[in-house]
Amino acid sequence: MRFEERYGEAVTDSAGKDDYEHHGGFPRYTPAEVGPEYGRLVDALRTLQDLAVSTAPTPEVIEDAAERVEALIDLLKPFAVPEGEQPAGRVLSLPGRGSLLMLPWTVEKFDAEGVRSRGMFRRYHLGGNGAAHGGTLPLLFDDLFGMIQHAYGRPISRTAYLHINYRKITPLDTELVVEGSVDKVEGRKTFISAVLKDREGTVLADCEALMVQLLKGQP
Ligand SMILES: CCCCCCCC/C=C\CCCCCCCC(=O)SCCNC(=O)CCNC(=O)[C@H](O)C(C)(C)COP(=O)(O)OP(=O)(O)OC[C@H]1O[C@@H](n2cnc3c(N)ncnc32)[C@H](O)[C@@H]1OP(=O)(O)O
Repeated sequence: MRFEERYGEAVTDSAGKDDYEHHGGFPRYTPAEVGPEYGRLVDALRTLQDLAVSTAPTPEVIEDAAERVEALIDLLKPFAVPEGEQPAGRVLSLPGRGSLLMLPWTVEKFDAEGVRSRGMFRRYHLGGNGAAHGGTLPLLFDDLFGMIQHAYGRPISRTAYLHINYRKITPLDTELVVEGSVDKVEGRKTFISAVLKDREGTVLADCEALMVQLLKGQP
């Protein structure tokens, strides 16, 4: 089943019928319906992020850019909404579900057997000497693990620990694939692992984590 069908169905169907209290104090997340202009905006903002960390403009251009960004802030500010109501993070068809925080990766497999996602680290994610920043890999894995436990049918859980082995340098601007699955479930505990590889199948990093099901009312 396609990610959007499975994911959307899982989230919306259970959201209506479930006693959501046993998902802790989490808001109810539903997929967002947006037009193509939303993907266009997120894509442009990602490119802006890349440029913000990779350009050295003249003072005049910096001033001009600051004014334009401030104008954009003024434009968007009146539309602030509470958590769960913004499209960001809830547009299943967009890279990173349309959230600028998430890596711009696209899910291509999403079921109880596991989740696989494909994408690139970009200039925005640079650590040093052409490699992805080490802190961006836990973000990739942690978000993947949230999806894995959800696809497996586990209730809302939080990461108790996440262990990464950095095996090789993770390059920028290179298509990579990450895939993981649930290893075992013990009561509230879900143990999950995943591997990040390049197109040749070389392992760049592997990761295992414990996610603990939230108790009633737990944040
Ligand atoms: C349509 C739109 C789509 C929407 C999007 C959907 C996405 C996918 C689906 C869903 C979305 C939501 C998904 C969220 C995912 C977020 C993931 C994160 O990054 S969360 C942030 C980082 N993590 C924290 O901030 C946790 C902070 N820590 C805690 O809150 C607690 O420590 C917690 C809940 C993890 C455990 O605390 P306790 O008091 O409830 O439970 P205790 O008794 O300590 O532990 C339970 C068992 O786990 C073991 N345990 C706990 N921590 C451990 C550790 N660090 N190492 C080993 N064992 C540990 C314990 O030993 C115990 O095991 P024994 O039952 O005795 O066998």
